[in-house]
Formats: sequence, structure tokens, C-alpha cells
Amino acid sequence: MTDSAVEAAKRTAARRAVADHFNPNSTHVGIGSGTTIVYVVEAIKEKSTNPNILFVPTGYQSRQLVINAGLTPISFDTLPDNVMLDVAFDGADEVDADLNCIKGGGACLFQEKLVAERAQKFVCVADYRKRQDRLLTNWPTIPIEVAPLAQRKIVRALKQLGSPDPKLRTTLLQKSGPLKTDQDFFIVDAPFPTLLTASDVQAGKGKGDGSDGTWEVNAISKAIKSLSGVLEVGIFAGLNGIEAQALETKDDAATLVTGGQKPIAVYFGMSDGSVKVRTAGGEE
Ligand SMILES: O=C(CO)[C@H](O)[C@H](O)COP(=O)(O)O
Repeated sequence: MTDSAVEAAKRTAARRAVADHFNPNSTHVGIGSGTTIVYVVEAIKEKSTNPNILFVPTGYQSRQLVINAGLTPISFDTLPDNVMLDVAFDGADEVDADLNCIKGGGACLFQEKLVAERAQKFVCVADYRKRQDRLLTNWPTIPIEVAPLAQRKIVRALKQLGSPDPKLRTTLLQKSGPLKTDQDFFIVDAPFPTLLTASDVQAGKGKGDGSDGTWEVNAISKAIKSLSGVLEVGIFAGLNGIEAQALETKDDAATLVTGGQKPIAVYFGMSDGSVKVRTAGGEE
């Protein structure tokens, strides 16, 4: 596939996702980061440039994208406590059969997670290379945002968790040295063996707790997040927004604060020009 074919796949999927999930009467919409989200913003702009819709970006690139499209950005920390985003769109680096995602290829995972958790509907758009049954199949590493001071000890701890060669992400262009995130933190990219889903563990394909060299998605995410100095882990797993809200209405007040991290739907642009939509109900 040529680069332009991959870009065409991203654009086709973005248009379908926006057609299905962007309501021009929305009040608050989250906008993720990366190359695919550009096509989402393009499609949104075609449907509405209503200045009353407030767009919550997930970092510098995302904010510029919103501004350049003539849309109205609003910072996450100015959202009133009782406001949920109607929908948040984002890209993904890899998605498994249960809709767990790896994100952070563009180093924006921290703000992306804040925004995803605040959305009633979190929707991802990606090209066919990201569509897998298990995480760490084609995408090689888990991106982790860390405090610079703690970087070396976190790399050591990741090795103890079974990551063979965690690496500090560096800038590729003129400036040498570590890449800095929008929070002025560092990114460590940690390879692990392919991650098990919860149903793999139930089916006895591995313990999933690291003791036999296998990790289940939620377990490795929690283990990494518990290391001091880790700001956020680029695994979006657990509940989706609809499941989280259902729990909250059953008077579990804690869930609104954590929200859902998993998308309710992922739109994959395929190499033949079609779009596959993966949801909790399966794929069509
Ligand atoms: O998580 C991200 C940035 O932190 C991106 O959404 C992810 O890397 C996908 O990027 P692209 O659309 O360029 O493939």
C-alpha cells in the first residue's frame, strides 16, 4: 500500500465516524491528536462551523487544528464539573478485539485520556494497520509518560515487569535529547510480549499477571500506573463511557471521576476502500 492509500483509508473512516457520531447540535466535542484526527476535523467542519460548539483539544497540535479549522477551542480545565463531552474523537496506535487501545504514538496520551474519560461517547478512527486481535501485535511498545526525574528508575522497574528494552523517546530532528510532552514530561516506550485479553486469561491462555511472562491488558496498565513518577500509561482499557455512566447512575459516585477509557466504536479504514466498525457487539 502506498502512503496515499493509507491516507485515503484514514479519511474514509473519519468521514463515516463523523457521519455516525457528530451531532451539529452538540455543545462540547473532544478532539484527539495525530494524523488521522485531521480528517475528522475536516469532516466536522463540512457539517458545522457553529461557533457555539466548544471543542476540547488534547494538546498543542490538536488545539492548532481546531483553531485553523475556524472552530472554537476550550481548555479541558475550564469545563464545568457537571459537563460531559457529547463525543470525543481520536486516533489509535493499535486496537484489540475487546476495543482496548494503545495510544501515545504522538506523545499526547495524558490529555487524550482526560478527554476520553470525560466523553459520553469516545470514538476512535484508524487505518487497517491498527486493527488487531491483541495489543502489541504490530505496534511494538506501550508509550508511558513519566516525570523526567524518575525516568531512569522507571526504566529499571519496567525491566522488572518483563519489558526487555524500554527506551526513552528522543527527538528525531535537529535537537538531540529526549522528547518533551505538552506537560514537559518524557515518554518511555516499553516493549512487552503481545498482551492477553481478559477472555484469553479466562480461557487459560496465560495467568496475565506477569508471573508466567504473560500480561493481560488491564493488569499491565495498572502495574505500570502504580510506579511512582508515571503520569499516564498509553493503554485505554476497562469500561467505555456508556458502561461507566450506567454504573454511576447506580449511585457509584466514584465512577464519574474515572469515567470510561475504552471507545464505544472504532472505525477502521481498510485497504480496499471499505470501513469496518468494531463495537462491543462485534464488527461489521
Ligand atoms: O495517540 C495518539 C497520539 O498520542 C494518536 O492518536 C495515535 O498515535 C494515532 O496517530 P495517527 O492518527 O497519526 O496514526
